[in-house]
Amino acid sequence: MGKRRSTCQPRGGWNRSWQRFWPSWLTTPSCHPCRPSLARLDTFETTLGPPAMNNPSTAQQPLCVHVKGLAADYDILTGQGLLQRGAEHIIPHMKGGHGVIITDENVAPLHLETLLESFQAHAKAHPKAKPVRLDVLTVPAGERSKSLSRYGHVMDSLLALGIDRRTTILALGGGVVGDLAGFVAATALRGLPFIQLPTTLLSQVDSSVGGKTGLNAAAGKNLIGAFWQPQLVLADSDTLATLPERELKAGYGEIVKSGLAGDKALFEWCEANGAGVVAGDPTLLAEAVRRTCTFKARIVSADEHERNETTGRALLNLGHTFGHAFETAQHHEGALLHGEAVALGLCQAMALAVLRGSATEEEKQRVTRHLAQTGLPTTAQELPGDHGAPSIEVLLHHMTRDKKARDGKAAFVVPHGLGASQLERTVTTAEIRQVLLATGCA
Ligand SMILES: NC(=O)c1ccc[n+]([C@@H]2O[C@H](COP(=O)([O-])OP(=O)(O)OC[C@H]3O[C@@H](n4cnc5c(N)ncnc54)[C@H](O)[C@@H]3O)[C@@H](O)[C@H]2O)c1
Ligand SMILES: O=C(O)C(=O)C[C@@H](O)[C@H](O)[C@H](O)COP(=O)(O)O
Ligand SMILES: [Zn+2]
Repeated sequence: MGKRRSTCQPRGGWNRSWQRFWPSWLTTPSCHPCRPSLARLDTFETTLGPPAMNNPSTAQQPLCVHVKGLAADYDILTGQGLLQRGAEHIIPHMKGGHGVIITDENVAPLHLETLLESFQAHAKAHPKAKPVRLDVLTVPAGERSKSLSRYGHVMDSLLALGIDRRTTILALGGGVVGDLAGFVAATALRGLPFIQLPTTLLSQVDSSVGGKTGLNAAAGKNLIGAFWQPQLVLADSDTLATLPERELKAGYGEIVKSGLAGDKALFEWCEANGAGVVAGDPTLLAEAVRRTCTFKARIVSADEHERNETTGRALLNLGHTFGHAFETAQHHEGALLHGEAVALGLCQAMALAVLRGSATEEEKQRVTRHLAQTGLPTTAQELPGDHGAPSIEVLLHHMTRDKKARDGKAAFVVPHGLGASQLERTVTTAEIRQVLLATGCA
């Protein structure tokens, strides 16, 4: 396993660190120095050729999960070395000879070179192939990049590249990059081909799959967005080796969510293996990604656009009416990670279920104990951030703005035991208050 970083802060100045990532094979790139208001842009050229999937020296077969739906019909490939062989997987999905990689300033120095070098290797192996031009737009790391202003900067930079409808957008990064780049892909020229290259545990098990893309608004989390399915998800497990431990744990929160929402065997697997997953065991991480993607692919394939009112895709929102309210109360600044907010939200959803008689106190304690053991917050007092726990009134307000709300009334995915759940619209304000009080809010 590679060296795990304890912080997400980029190391060194941008220009200095970036120069290391201009491999000698690149044709002279036109690099624009980082401008504060624009996404960073770099341009590379390589060649477009046939896939090298059958080359025995490079073909370590990845695991494949398929997503099916109306607009969705694509593979999720998971395994090691996928970025290293990125071009051979990506090129067959590129309609034209132009791709734009959208990434962030933490991920670029760690994993961009590997991806770019795969195009170089591919070009060398197919010297007569049509050239591929790759541009790179780099955004600041963190939740703040899921904003209308950052979207505007990225869109301006993208349009300035002279894109056309065959330009492929490649999201290299976590859920923030994926949601932002996906929304850019959905809206630029009314829709561009899109490929997800997730590099966090959260994005490999959840956000890269299913086509939800979007931005945060002052009024709430992900309130601006579109369903826009990728053509391919390439989840390289090697990238998880550089992920900070806190981010790994946050991603684990979504795995537990998936188990509780609709896959009891996954929840039980988590109880048995969660400690190893959050410790970064590569075999367990790979198994967690495979199991969770299989579950999500099934749910999304059956209800791609979240139309099923009670038992469809909405179940993936378990813990999110609570969690999103906490994130919104912290103004989406990223002090509280999404997966941490979800973990607290799961405890609150279990408390709500006990109150409404659909889960037992023992089941609630089982979930809370497991999340606490894996280092995730289970009460509002444990939440990171300078603002302290938000007030109950503020949280109640944000819950009524959630996308699932109707006529100003919040909706909640309520667990029914462990491994089953249902969207419910009859939860009273008194019940929510009681749950918030019991989990450390005032
Ligand atoms: N679209 C969906 O279905 C969906 C599902 C779940 C969550 N989300 C969204 O995803 C976002 C959270 O995603 P996230 O947890 O991936 O956060 P993120 O994208 O902010 O990534 C977390 C941090 O890790 C860094 N990072 C990424 N990959 C790395 C690597 N391999 N090594 C080292 N550092 C790395 C990033 O720069 C960032 O600082 C939230 O905005 C959430 O709303 C969307
Ligand atoms: O894919 C889905 O559907 C989910 O609900 C997955 C969630 O983990 C994710 O956080 C999603 O963005 C939340 O749903 P939203 O519709 O409120 O954005
Ligand atoms: Zn989520």
